[in-house]
Amino acid sequence: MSFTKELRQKANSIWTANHEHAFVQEIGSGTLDIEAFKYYMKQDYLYLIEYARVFALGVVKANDLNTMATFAAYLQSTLHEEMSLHRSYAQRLGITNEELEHTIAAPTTIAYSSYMISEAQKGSLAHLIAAILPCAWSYSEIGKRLATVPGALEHPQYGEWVRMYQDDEFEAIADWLCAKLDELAITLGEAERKQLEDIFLTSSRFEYLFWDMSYQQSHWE
Ligand SMILES: Cc1ncc(C[n+]2csc(CCO)c2C)c(N)n1
Repeated sequence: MSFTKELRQKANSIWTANHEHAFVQEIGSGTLDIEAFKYYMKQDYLYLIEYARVFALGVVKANDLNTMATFAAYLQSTLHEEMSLHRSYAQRLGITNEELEHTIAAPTTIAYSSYMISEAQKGSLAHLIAAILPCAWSYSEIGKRLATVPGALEHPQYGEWVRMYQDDEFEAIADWLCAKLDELAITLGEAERKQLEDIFLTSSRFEYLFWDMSYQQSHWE
């Protein structure tokens, strides 16, 4: 079994909890409270700004030109495609660009994005990928599953979100990150593989906390 398939298996109970989380389920059924969705969009926008920085660090840590170019392309697509969905949603939901960029980050948003950046800075390219892989991979899985829920793709409020994450383009990003991590893991010993597993599990848990924070619309006070 490939290293990333092993990681997926070890994280299975966390990923199942993510699939079953009320926020995800209610995007699928179209019943999610719009205020929770607005909160999520604003926090996610802040998260994506930091995620984009990790792709930039991927350019710095890459060992060959192809890898550099791929991270650069993903940096570009995060800033201009994924984040433009957030901007267009926000506009429709009555959130201004100003408000999007000046939202106060909630504790989980800060913790998760700081964690990714810290692992990416401290570690090798493999550590960096282990930290961001659950984000790309779990959203692709969630998008594909929600796309099979009757009516989810056409829902006037949440359909655009489901259509975006079920797109093969996101699956391709997750697949590329998996292939890269599998390639890097071949030369690593047990201790380093265990570090990568811990990072992958931690980011998977942060994904859960992000859904939960959004469902509860958590604030500092
Ligand atoms: C909390 C949180 N986790 C994951 C994603 C999804 N995501 C983030 S970057 C990326 C790949 C390149 O755009 C994907 C799929 C999100 N939006 N918010």
